[in-house]
Amino acid sequence: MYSKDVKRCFALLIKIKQLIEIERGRTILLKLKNISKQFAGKVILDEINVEIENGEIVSMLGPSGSGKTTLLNIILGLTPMDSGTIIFNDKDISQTSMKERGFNIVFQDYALFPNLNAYKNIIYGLKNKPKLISSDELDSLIEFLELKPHLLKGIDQLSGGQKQRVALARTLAVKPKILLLDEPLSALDGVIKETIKERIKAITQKYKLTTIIVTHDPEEALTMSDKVLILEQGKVSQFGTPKQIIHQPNNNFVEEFILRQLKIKRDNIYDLFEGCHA
Ligand SMILES: Nc1ncnc2c1ncn2[C@@H]1O[C@H](COP(=O)(O)OP(=O)(O)OP(=O)(O)O)[C@@H](O)[C@H]1O
Repeated sequence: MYSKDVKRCFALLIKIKQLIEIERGRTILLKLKNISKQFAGKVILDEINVEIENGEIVSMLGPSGSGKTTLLNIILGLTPMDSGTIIFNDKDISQTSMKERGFNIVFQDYALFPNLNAYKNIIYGLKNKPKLISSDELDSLIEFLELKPHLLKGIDQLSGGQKQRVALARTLAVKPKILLLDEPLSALDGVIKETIKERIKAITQKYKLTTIIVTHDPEEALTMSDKVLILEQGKVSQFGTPKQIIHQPNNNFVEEFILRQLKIKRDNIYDLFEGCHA
């Protein structure tokens, strides 16, 4: 009798917690459960467990070969996993095809069609579903990404930042359920990099779009994201907010790989600054 009451009490508390989270707009959109993957007998991903909330920007961060792109491709539905479950909106999509998942990716090299101009690239995905986005929405997207003056240009007439924005517009035009970005800033530098960073943050807010970004740059991950997933040799080393990662690194790897890189960057800048005054 007593244990039944305790169970009921717990169930009620869980329900209340869920209701509070829904009220705060915090609902889990994507759950990765025990995801594992091997290539040619080598473990690439080992029991990955992560929960991503609706509207969050999550960066996957780790050194080369740690499994970031493989995990992104598994979420996209491009690479099959060996074991594990993917839950999207409370539905098991582990066996759902890439097309039916409705996620969309901007590849590192943007993968734009060189024979089409910027505008034709942007509307490419709408060929078979023109009603997906109204012309007003499309105009507003083009306006928001400041692409109006570039619409008739060929891809080879665009700068790196403009190509990046065309690739983002093409992906956003088909209204993805989740936006996946593979190293979105790696081909950019300086001011353009900062502008695109701000733009990606603004897009996710404007379109309330859950976004997963692959990067190997700690600064990028910590300044762009709500949460950072740190991978080390196919295992989750830490998953938390940038604040948690900076103030409470889980282990030596996080401390050494992430924080040390940031310290070196900072020291380099300070050295340069002091050098200027010498
Ligand atoms: N199709 C494949 N066949 C065999 N091995 C693969 C395949 N794809 C990836 N790998 C291997 O899996 C490991 C993880 O690769 P992955 O691309 O996921 O790492 P990453 O963290 O994204 O690295 P990077 O930052 O260099 O892109 C690497 O050792 C890679 O060689």
